[in-house]
Amino acid sequence: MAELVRVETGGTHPAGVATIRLDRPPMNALNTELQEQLRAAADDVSRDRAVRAIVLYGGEKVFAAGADVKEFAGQSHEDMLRDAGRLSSALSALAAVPKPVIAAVTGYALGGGCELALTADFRVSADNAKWGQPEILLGIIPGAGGTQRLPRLIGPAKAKDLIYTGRFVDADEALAIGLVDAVVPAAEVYPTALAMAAKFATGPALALAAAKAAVDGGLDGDLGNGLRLESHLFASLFATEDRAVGMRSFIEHGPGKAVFG
Ligand SMILES: CCCCCCCCCCCCC[C@H](O)CC(=O)SCCNC(=O)CCNC(=O)[C@H](O)C(C)(C)COP(=O)(O)OP(=O)(O)OC[C@H]1O[C@@H](n2cnc3c(N)ncnc32)[C@H](O)[C@@H]1OP(=O)(O)O
Repeated sequence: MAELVRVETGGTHPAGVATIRLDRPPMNALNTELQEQLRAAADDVSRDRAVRAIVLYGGEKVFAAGADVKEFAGQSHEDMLRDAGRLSSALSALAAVPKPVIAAVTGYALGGGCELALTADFRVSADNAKWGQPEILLGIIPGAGGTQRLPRLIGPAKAKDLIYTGRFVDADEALAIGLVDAVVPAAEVYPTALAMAAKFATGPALALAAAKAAVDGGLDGDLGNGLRLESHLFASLFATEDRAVGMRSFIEHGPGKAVFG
């Protein structure tokens, strides 16, 4: 079986940082095998306590040009009735990784590729990258969370613009509409994402996991439910060693000096 997805740690990686690297030239088209390997990689980095932050990366040329249209073209309505939920739940597994995830995007993030990047907490884009949800040009709609995560990130009007038209947006527009968080020269995308991940990797792991759960979990409910979720998670952290370390450090050394295990 070809290795289409690799989890990379150690070597030149900053401590506590893992890279989930897609490797299916020429466009990292997301076929079924890659999707399953990506799900396995998400499980691996979730379980590995040595991994504190993750970079999602497709390589120097492209992030992902979407689902494998050549594989898709051969699938029937019945196939998709069976598989559509699998695709969406697979990406939700990635979105639920209880650690900071940064998508490092070069070349293209289109269709399922954009949806994959939307599962991350942050997106670093190459200045020459193109983003979009061109499914409408194929007579379909985004089917791996794009109609749900995109409006939550950039608002319904801009999300409808991208989904209704299928147009590509360049990095500058993606930054302006809030789709991406940083735009850098292509050669700096991966180092920038690694540096962001390295900072998170030194933070309090349980508090970072709680922060992600509170923000993401609160998005789906009303304010009351979100506040109750926040209160529960806030209180739970008072039982952690990180909380003791953080507050003791503040008292003894002042703000921002804590070193978390
Ligand atoms: C935790 C577990 C996670 C599990 C992962 C699950 C992920 C979800 C995956 C399924 C998602 C389904 C729902 C999704 O919303 C549906 C889609 O994504 S539909 C596809 C959307 N994408 C597109 O429409 C883009 C299509 N491609 C292009 O527009 C262009 O190729 C390009 C990207 C703009 C590049 O153009 P060029 O530079 O001119 O290059 P070429 O066009 O010549 O392409 C080179 C080569 O690559 C092949 N290719 C490109 N894109 C795809 C693709 N999406 N699928 C298959 N193959 C693709 C192209 O055919 C060429 O091949 P060659 O001719 O050289 O053999």
